[in-house]
Formats: sequence, C-alpha cells, structure tokens
Amino acid sequence: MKSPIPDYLRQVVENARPADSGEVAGYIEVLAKADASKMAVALATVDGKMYSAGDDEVEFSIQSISKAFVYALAIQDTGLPQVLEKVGVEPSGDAFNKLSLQRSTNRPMNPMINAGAIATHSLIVGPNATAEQRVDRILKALSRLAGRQLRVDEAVYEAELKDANRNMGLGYMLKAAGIIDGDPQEAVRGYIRQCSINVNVRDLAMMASTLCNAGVHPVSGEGIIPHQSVRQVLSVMTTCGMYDAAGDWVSNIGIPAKSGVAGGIIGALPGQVGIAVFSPKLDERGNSVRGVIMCEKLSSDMGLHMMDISQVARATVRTSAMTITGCADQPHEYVQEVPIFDLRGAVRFAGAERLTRAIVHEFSSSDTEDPGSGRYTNARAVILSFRDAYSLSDVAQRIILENIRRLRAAGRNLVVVDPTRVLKLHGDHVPEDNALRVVRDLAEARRYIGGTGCRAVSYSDSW
Ligand SMILES: NC(=O)CC[C@H](N)C(=O)O
Repeated sequence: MKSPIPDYLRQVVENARPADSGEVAGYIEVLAKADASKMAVALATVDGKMYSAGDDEVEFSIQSISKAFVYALAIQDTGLPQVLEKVGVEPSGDAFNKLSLQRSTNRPMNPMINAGAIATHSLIVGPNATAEQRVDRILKALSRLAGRQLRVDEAVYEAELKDANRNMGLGYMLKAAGIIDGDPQEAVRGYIRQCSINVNVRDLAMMASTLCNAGVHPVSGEGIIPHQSVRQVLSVMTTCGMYDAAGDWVSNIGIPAKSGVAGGIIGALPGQVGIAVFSPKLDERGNSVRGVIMCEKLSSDMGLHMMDISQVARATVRTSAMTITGCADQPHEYVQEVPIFDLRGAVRFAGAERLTRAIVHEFSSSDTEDPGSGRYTNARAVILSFRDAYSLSDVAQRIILENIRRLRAAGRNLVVVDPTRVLKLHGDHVPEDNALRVVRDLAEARRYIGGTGCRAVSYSDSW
C-alpha cells in the first residue's frame, strides 16, 4: 500500500496555489528575482520519517529562520542568563527590522527581530570573533541539524550586504547601548551571512523536527540542542516568531514557528512533527502568503494546534481486575480479586494524578470495609501495569513511586508489569523484594500472586 500522506501534501500545495497576492522581498536584489511560482511543503516526524511535496529540492536562503537556531547556539555558547541580559523575550508587535530597544532595559525586545538577532549573533563564539568564525560555527550546527552540508549563497550575501544600511544602523544602535561588545560591522556582516545559508524545505523540516524531538536529531540520534534551550527557543518562536503577526498565527495555527523573507516558514509542534513550507511571495508583515495558507491547512486538517485539547488525561488510566482461583495450596473455592491499574501513553503530571486518584478511590473504600468481608481482604496484591505506557515524565515517575511507597506501607504487595522498564525503581532506591516484583506480563503476575497452580478465571473492566 502507498502512504496517503504524500498525496495529501500535494493537495496542501495545490490548495494554496491560487493565492497569488503578496510581493517577493524587493529589498534584496537576488530575492527580488526569485521564481514566485515555486512552492513546497515537508513534514518530518520525530522518529525520522520525511514526507514532502512540490518543489522540495529548490533551495532558498534561510534568512530569519536561522534566528531560532542561532538563539539556541548563543545559549549554548554563552549561557541563558547572559543571553537574557542582552536580549529580551517580549513580543514587539513591530516589523522585523524596526530600530528599537526595550525602553526599560535598553535591550532588543526579542531574538526573532533583527535587532535581537544581530545581538544574538554577536554572542556566538565570543565578542571578538570574526564574521567567518561565527558563521563557520553556525554553518556546522545548521548542517548537522539538516543532516547534510549546507552552504552560504554568496550572491544573496553580496546583494544584502550592498544595501545593509538599516541592519548596520541596528548594529551601531546595539553597540551604543552596550549590547554588542565587539565590532558592530563584523556582527552585522556575520548576521547577514548567517541569513544567506541555503536550504530546501526538507532541510528545514528536519531542523524543526529536531526541536520537536527535544533537541535530538530524529535520524542520527545525536543530541544537538540541550533540552532547556529547546524549551526557550520554542517559547520565543511561539510569541515572537511571526513578528507582528504572532497573535494571529498562534490563535489560528497554534504551532511555534519562524518565517524568513525568502519565503520559508518552519513550524515545530513539540513532541510531534516538524513542518516546513516555501513560497516566495510575502504579505506586508514579511511572511510567505502561500506558506501561511499551507500551514493553516495542515494545522486544521491534522489537528496540530497546540492548544487543541484532543487528549484528555482521563484516557491514560484503565482500571480492571483479575480474578484468580484454583491455587495449589488453597482450597479450590478460594478466589482472589486483584485490582489492575493500567497506565497508557506518554504519562505526565495529569496521567500520574489520574492513577493516584484511581488508587486512592479503590483503596479508601475497601479499607473502610469490615476486614472479614471486604472485597480485597483476601488479596493483598495490586497490579500496576506499564505495558502500554510509552514514557513517564520526571514528575509522573516521582508521583508513581510515592504511590508505591504508600501502598507498601499499607501492607500491599505490588506486582509491576513493566516489560520495557519505563518505571525507574532503582534511581529512587525503591527496593525490589517480596512486596514489590517487576514482571513482564499478566501471566507472570498471576503466577507470582497465586502460585503455580493458579488460574486467572476472568478479567473485568469494572469491579
Ligand atoms: N525577516 C527576515 O528574514 C529578515 C532577514 C534579512 N536578512 C534581514 O536582515 O533583513
């Protein structure tokens, strides 16, 4: 069977084609001559699968999309507090090339507008580095993210440098404000060179997907951007990535994004998928007209809006019971009903809290029963199953271990079904002993609870 996704992506391209408004970026000579009929889209999943359609091999300069990744690099080279001293994180609501500094702190408002991006660029390598040294570092990092060797488009670089008065003005403004320590011209030259690196949509989707995958490259498995920097970059992309269209973008499309004046846009949906689109004509805010339409369609068709509450935590816990009978050393009629708590998916705070509530609910009612007649008085065991849990966040892990400690303290025996060991008992020094066993499946749990002769007579979903 052929995957339907490439066919769908072709539809996404064709759906946006009739939108012919906008202008190519006229202020950079080479971009002004771009072929405005080119269009492309690419998706890269966090496990490394790439889909694309349209002119997916056509190269264009990365322009402002580079700002997101160079911000991550600056955090790595200088440290987040030092970067925050120089560049803020407030959306400016202004055009990308506005000559402005935050009034209260005298810093550029954010790293996604040119003022902030030139300041960020100057933090790469060190204050007195040359444009070549900084661009070399950036080029290597972007190439690792793209998974191939990228190059600077010299024609684009020369064209933008020829008419760089505005960016040079920003450089001097930053120097005067004490934001740039070294030579402002060198910083602006390096910044323009960083913007002139050529990419195609597949490169960009892979780069975005690395952000989605917490900084780990989906194909090479290489950790490229530290987890904390990824969070910082995605936050700033969300509030500032689309310049003065940020509010519209977040409410309509709801994906952390960054656009560039050559017509590219990346979207990075945390934990899910990296997106890239390309089409050269821009709206008045400098965002690709067809690119925005393609992203709108992807977001609404595939439910990608990050504020779309599609999965409610309730679905992550299933409670059931196993009735065990016929144990070797027990009379035949002896029946144990053992509760099973089954945790599913990628469990974070909300899922762990659901589990806690389910456990508390079940045991507080049985504890109040007469010890001789309670439903669980003959079953000290509890089964926690992580068979279908994909991962546990740190907080989920801590909450679950605390539940385990409390169940043990209440005299219960725990059988944990955890074939891939998503629950890290040893990190928290919870000993595995007779009161806590980790097994691979429910059959093993049953043998452990009842002895070898036992049979599980039934499983029930509600008990
Ligand atoms: N929005 C953009 O892509 C702007 C980048 C461009 N190099 C500039 O500085 O003007």
